[in-house]
Amino acid sequence: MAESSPKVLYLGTGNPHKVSEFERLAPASLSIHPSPAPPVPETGATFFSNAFIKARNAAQAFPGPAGQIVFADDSGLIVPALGGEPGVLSARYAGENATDLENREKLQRKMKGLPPEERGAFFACVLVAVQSGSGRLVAATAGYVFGKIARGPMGDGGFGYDPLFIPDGYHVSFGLMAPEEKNRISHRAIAFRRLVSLLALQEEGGR
Ligand SMILES: O=c1nc[nH]c2c1ncn2[C@H]1C[C@H](O)[C@@H](COP(=O)(O)OP(=O)(O)OP(=O)(O)O)O1
Ligand SMILES: [Mg+2]
Repeated sequence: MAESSPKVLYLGTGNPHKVSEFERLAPASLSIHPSPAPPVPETGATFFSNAFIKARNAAQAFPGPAGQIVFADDSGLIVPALGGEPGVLSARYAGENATDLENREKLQRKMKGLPPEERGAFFACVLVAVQSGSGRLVAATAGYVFGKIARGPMGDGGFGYDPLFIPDGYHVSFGLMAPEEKNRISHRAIAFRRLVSLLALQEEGGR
């Protein structure tokens, strides 16, 4: 059997933190190439829809040969006690161009005084992979991590809501964890491992 050449996955995102998480998650045989694409309005009602929009957008802007795999991530935090907020609007919770800090402060305001049993939350990550050029759907996966919202920020590592999220089984937030520790259990890590195995399976099965 011929040696397989290193595989490349192109990633359409404007978030450098996501890029570095995927780079650390990727097995040695796989390299992640951030694919510069102009930002696209995330108008979908679901994580899947927005991930598909972003992946297709990056696929259209793709400069290389057709038939490469381009993927995108749409993710967010869900708080059941807030009716699912901030949900798909996580990045825009405090307004269209809100910073991570403004979004975290809004979440803290909304959760002020809530008892422990109402502080449960989970992160969701949906990854959609498409073909470059055509934008045809190739694969989609999801990952979740369950935990709770801290009463105040803990640490300043990571991005987004990391300083406020304490995963189940831990006493520290994602904001206090080393990147490889977060990568062992995160929603993004789970979704990405599933994507990698799904793509590998598809390769063996056909073509
Ligand atoms: O691991 C995470 N740790 C902390 N916060 C997180 C995480 N994963 C998603 N989040 C939050 C950040 C942002 O408020 C929203 C993602 O929004 P989302 O549109 O998917 O990403 P983004 O705008 O930063 O980059 P892009 O759309 O270009 O991929 O959820
Ligand atoms: Mg976004």
